Parts: sequence; structure tokens; C-alpha cells
Amino acid sequence: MAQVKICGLREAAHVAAAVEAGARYLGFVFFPKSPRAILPAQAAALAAEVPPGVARVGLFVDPGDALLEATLAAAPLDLIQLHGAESPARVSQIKARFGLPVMKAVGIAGPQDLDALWDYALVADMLLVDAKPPKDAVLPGGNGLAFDWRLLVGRKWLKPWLLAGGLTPANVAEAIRLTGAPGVDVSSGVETAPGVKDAALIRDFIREAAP
Ligand SMILES: O=C(O)c1ccccc1NCC(=O)[C@H](O)[C@H](O)COP(=O)(O)O
Repeated sequence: MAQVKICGLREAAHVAAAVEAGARYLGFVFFPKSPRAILPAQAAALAAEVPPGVARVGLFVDPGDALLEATLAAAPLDLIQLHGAESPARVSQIKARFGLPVMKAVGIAGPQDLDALWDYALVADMLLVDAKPPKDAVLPGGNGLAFDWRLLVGRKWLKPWLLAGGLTPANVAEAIRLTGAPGVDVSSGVETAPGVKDAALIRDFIREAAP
């Protein structure tokens, strides 16, 4: 049964829907350009309602230490997701400095991108195998775009990983079957518009991913 992360949550009703349906990870986006961006104080209020066993994930894009420090002081988080161009050395530094596990997102467009997963597997606690954003994209993730899942067939990584990018209630079961992903991450696929989550779609997605 695949573990599910619902990313970009901003409302208590959607947090509750995700938790009740069995989500294992809930993502809060601390990237101001995102339509899913949330303030640390808002995330803190949502995080307080999350039961033990469900990880609260803070998503950052090339964060400086000051942003991490201020956010972590305000909101209780269990996992840091790095979704920018952070180097393996920076991943190690953030882990050591802030004492939380780190999940590093790696964008995949073709076979040439897979090597980076090995580099990050040496330093990160988890990997997020996502679609590489188009060159002109404003967001480095959360674009609702899939990559060719066949690139992952037969691959094993040294660390736990989640598959992401363009997943929806309609395609997630096939994505898991094809790739063997132990977990999946979704944002756009459980929204009715960018940044607008839908409780029914969240439930549908989790039911299809973890039947
Ligand atoms: O979701 C965002 O707005 C976002 C902004 C900046 C960096 C990453 C972002 N999302 C990353 C995620 O964790 C998404 O769940 C993942 O990329 C899949 O997104 P989607 O294709 O929309 O399901």
C-alpha cells in the first residue's frame, strides 16, 4: 500500500479530509510565489490539528538559514522538503543545523536526470522524484506535469522515495503499478484551480493510491 503525501494544504477542512482518508504526509508550502503559499503562523494552526503518525512537511525552495529558523520556530514541522537547486552539501548542512530529516526533490525529464538521485540519496533521508519543470515555469514544482514513469521501472534507490508530478485520482494507481513507488505526492491533481484543494478529490486520490 503506497504512502500518500498531500501537498500545498491551506485549510483545516482539507487537512482533516487528508488525515481521515489516511494520508501519511501533509505538505505546507513556504514559497511566496506559489498560489499554495502559507504563512508560518497559519501552518502552525493547521499543524496543531495533525495527529501523531502523520508527518508535517515544510516545503522550501533554496531557503536561507534565517527563513528556516523563523519558520521552524513558528510552526512544528517533522520533515523539511527542499524543492530548489540545493546542492548535496547544502542538504547535509540543513540537516545538521536544524536537526530534522530532509526530503530532496529531484526533477526528472529524461534518463540523464536519474544520476542526481544517487547523489542526493547519500545525504537526504527521503527523495521526491518529480517532473522537471519547464524552463519558463514560475514554480519549480506543483505544475501538474507528469514525466515518463517508464524511466523508473526496475530502479531502486537507497532511500525511501515518493513519486510526484501530474498525479491524479485517475492515474495514480497505474503510476504506482508501473514504477513500484512506495509513496506518492500530489498537489494539482487534488485541486479545482491552482491552490484550491478539493476534499472529495483528496479522498478519491488516497483511495486510489492506497486501496
Ligand atoms: O506546489 C507548489 O506550489 C510548489 C511550489 C514550489 C515548489 C514546489 C511546489 N510543489 C511541489 C510538490 O511537492 C508537489 O506536490 C509536486 O511537485 C507535484 O505537484 P503536482 O504535479 O502539482 O501534483
